[in-house]
Amino acid sequence: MSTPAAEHAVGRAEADGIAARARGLTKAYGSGETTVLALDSVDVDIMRGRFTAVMGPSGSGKSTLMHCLAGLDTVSAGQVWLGDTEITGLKDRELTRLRRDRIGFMFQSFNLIPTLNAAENITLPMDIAGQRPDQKWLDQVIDTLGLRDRLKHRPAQLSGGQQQRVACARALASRPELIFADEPTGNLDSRAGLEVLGFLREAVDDLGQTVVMVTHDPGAAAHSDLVLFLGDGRIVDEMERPTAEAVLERMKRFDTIRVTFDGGGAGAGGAIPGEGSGASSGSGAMAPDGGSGDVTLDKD
Ligand SMILES: Nc1ncnc2c1ncn2[C@@H]1O[C@H](COP(=O)(O)OP(=O)(O)OP(=O)(O)O)[C@@H](O)[C@H]1O
Repeated sequence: MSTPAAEHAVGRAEADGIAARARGLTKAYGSGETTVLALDSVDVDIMRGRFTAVMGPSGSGKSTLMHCLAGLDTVSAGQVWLGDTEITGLKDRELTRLRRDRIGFMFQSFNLIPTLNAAENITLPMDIAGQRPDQKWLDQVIDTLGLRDRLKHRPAQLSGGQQQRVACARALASRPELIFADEPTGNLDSRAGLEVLGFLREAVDDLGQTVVMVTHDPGAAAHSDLVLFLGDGRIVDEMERPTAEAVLERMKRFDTIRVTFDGGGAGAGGAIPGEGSGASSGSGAMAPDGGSGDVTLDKD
């Protein structure tokens, strides 16, 4: 099920400007008649220093894409690179180390440790990995996120928005090449949600980070540079410099297609009639799930 691009690609991707890349990325769950094709030959490039949002109907493969790009899940076919390292085929131990060193995760459930204060939560993944934080960078992150006067507070003493900021700081602390954010505003009221989106935007604009965010919210997607639209396991569209209105309009087309053709769900398995082939010329990708603390706390 791989594409010609996947067949021709060898070991290393041209890393220049590209934080993550997939070619012919295919993921099937189950076997026989119960097989679900969650991703169907996806080609995608996530550009460095950009904020990419991933949208699509429920079941379109957003989480699966994120997990495969982040090396949290195996692929059925195709190749994935983080920078110039092909991660498909890496052994678990190598993958764990690579994730720990090069990726930051932000999940809807913040995964903060209740007994640790904010400062300790922020540096925990690095502490576990035996890495010393770059204090100058850490200070910059803490100040950018407005957490300076909250560092001694435990999660229960922080508001939801502040907790999410701590989770954001934790994802940024090791200066990862790539940050995956899964519905990072999902549990927040609109003001706190806007704050977090603003911080992710600043992480890209002011700190030069690369962010990929899965969201269902057109307003959140409007904070990105590029929106990738997934439909039935394929990238069917993309939008540069999105506005909430334009994203909403595009999302409505998924509903129209579903009603017109079968009235059913958008579960993976078939292509959306009249939509693209799944080959994206643009950047980025990935998706959600509830992610668990072990992701953040990867040990070698
Ligand atoms: N572990 C699994 N076993 C079997 N099928 C799965 C598994 N994980 C996902 N799927 C299926 O793969 C397809 C894509 O799922 P995925 O979670 O990636 O979609 P999504 O776009 O993130 O959905 P949502 O917006 O609802 O979170 C769905 O049809 C889903 O049912």
